[in-house]
Amino acid sequence: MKTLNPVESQRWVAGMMPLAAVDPLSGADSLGVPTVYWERPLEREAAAGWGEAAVVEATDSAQVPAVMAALGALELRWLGAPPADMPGPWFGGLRFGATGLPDAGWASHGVARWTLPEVLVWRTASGVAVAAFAPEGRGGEDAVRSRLERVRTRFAEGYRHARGGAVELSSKSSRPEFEARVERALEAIASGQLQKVVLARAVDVEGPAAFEVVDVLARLREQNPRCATFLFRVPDGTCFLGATPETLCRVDGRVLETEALAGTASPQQADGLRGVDKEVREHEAVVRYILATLRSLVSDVHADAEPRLLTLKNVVHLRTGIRAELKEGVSAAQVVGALHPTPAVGGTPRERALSFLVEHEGLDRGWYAGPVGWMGPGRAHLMVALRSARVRGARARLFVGCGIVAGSIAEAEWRETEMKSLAVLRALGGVDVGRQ
Ligand SMILES: C=C(O[C@@H]1C=C(C(=O)O)C=C[C@H]1O)C(=O)O
Repeated sequence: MKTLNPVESQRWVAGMMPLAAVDPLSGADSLGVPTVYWERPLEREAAAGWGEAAVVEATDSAQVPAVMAALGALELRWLGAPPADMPGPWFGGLRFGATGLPDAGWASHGVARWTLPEVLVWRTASGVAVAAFAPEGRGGEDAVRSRLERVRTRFAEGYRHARGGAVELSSKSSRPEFEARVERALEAIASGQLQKVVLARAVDVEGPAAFEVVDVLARLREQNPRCATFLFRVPDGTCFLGATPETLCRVDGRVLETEALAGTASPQQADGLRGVDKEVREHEAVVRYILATLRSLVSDVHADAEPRLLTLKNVVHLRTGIRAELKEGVSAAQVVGALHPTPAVGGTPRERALSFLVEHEGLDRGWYAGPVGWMGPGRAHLMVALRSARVRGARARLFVGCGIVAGSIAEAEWRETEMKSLAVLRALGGVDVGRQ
């Protein structure tokens, strides 16, 4: 495990103040592209962080539990009363898992990477607030005050709409290769080795000039109000961003919320979705897994009796909401460790499906389909990083996947991943997506 900007025993001083602003993203005009961004428009939850007061990284997967535990050990001394509704203050995520084909483009995001920003601006119940963080010790309080002041005097007051017109994107992805992988998965299912496996593919996109990340975020949140729009930018400029509909877990004290999100149709076919046997089986595999996995961690659990439809701009999903009470002492980090990866992004049986992916998917998912979000004392929200892309300069690598079960048809699965790619493609600015 690596802690950047380490301080003796991880002690921090923090301060906060209200800000005359309506939109955390509007700070990008004076402070530049945020280091981290998080917004769930329908919940009126939004947060943007700039700078890195501290970063905790895992360089191999064995370190992930220690990293997650380190986040919980953060000691913050507030100058004045602590805010009640601040998300974070740690923002970050984890890789999906092992890969058979490492991609150097993911190196700087690491196996796990969590950032305590120098300044965090978030939407409160009554407006917008800013917090600043600095290491405890000589000059710490002054650093907090001057960071708050710098933000207060420079923060734009309006709403940050997306700017710029459509740009032409070129994109590349191999359909025959993906369909051959689906056939291979169907063979493994027919032989009884697997019941379900979620296969993903990459779409490589290039724009005419470097992508304007703030405009991409502005479009993602405007076009996907039911999703969480997120950004995690590392110092070499590589960004991982997207707008995902799937919560892995939200923890507030002992209250846990999670969901099964699996089974997909186009908006035109939404009405029949609950009657499509293949989609229902795909969905039920996820519900069963979550309930079985939570059993040892919760004292009381309640799942919706029937899946409902979650209607997004380009696709409709089956969703079963699950709420539970955590047993005394169970942390959000333990819940993440137990649940991820669910069969919504891995498969069943879990270990065999994951080995199948390492061997046959031919892709380094990196942070795609991994847990991303925020963690703080007693509270956390982790989403599954779907409908996402790694963006650097004028190039982006999008990731899309779909669940394969007995009865899946390769061509239909290809179309499903095409629909899923639209959320990010549109946000990157492409209306005419020229295929190569
Ligand atoms: C894997 C993805 O989505 C997942 C797979 C789904 C499915 O196969 O029906 C639906 C929602 C997600 O759980 C993706 O968007 O890349």
